Amino acid sequence: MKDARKKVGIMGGTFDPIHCGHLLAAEQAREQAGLDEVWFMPTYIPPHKSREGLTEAHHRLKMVQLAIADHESFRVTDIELTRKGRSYTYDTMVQLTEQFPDCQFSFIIGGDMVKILPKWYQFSQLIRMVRFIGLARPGTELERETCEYVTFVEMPVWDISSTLIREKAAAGKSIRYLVPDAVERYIKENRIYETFV
Ligand SMILES: Nc1ncnc2c1ncn2[C@@H]1O[C@H](COP(=O)(O)OP(=O)(O)OP(=O)(O)O)[C@@H](O)[C@H]1O
Ligand SMILES: O=C(O)c1ccc[n+]([C@@H]2O[C@H](COP(=O)([O-])O)[C@@H](O)[C@H]2O)c1
Repeated sequence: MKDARKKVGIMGGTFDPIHCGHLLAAEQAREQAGLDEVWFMPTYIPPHKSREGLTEAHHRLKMVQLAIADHESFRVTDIELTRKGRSYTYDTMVQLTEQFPDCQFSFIIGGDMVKILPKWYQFSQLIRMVRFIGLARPGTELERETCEYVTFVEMPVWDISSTLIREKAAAGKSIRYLVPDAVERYIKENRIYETFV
């Protein structure tokens, strides 16, 4: 029998700031994996990253809201920001599956992340609860064959990161087309990345 639940892909990230690579990835995952919606989910404290000077949560959330405003199937959830503490995906997925029984969740991750997935908190329970959608370079056959809990979708490689955006913004260089216009304006108006951290 066909599963009637809504297919939702969660795109988790620090989003400091959200950039066009995230949006491209989410859109490719949405289409290729046949998702009804993608929910962007900013982390409160990223589990495996220690970065001094993480931008305040309300700014990171606002930039995500601005970036996705014109996409009819993109949403944002502040579940991890509200919960606070370290944002372990397992804890979040337990909460989300309880709160939204009419949704079938998968979790979208960059291809580079697939290797370190087994190190994630409560990994064996997590993969029983949620499928992963891995963004792979076209032609990465090896990964496809070796990972039973990840469905790979192809994504044109775009070497852009939030670190690059922070670096450029702090140096007064252009970030146009690397982030959506509204995000660029927000960064300037609120003087968010004036020093590089
Ligand atoms: N250019 C990109 N193409 C595809 N996926 C990406 C890209 N940049 C980030 N991602 C993926 O988006 C998710 C969230 O990433 P995150 O918010 O940490 O951004 P980031 O650009 O990697 O940040 P930072 O440079 O601060 O480490 C991760 O799964 C990551 O692998
Ligand atoms: O739960 C974990 O152990 C875990 C370890 C590393 C990353 N994650 C999640 O993966 C998403 C992307 O992480 P990051 O560090 O690239 O921003 C984000 O939602 C994190 O909470 C989760």
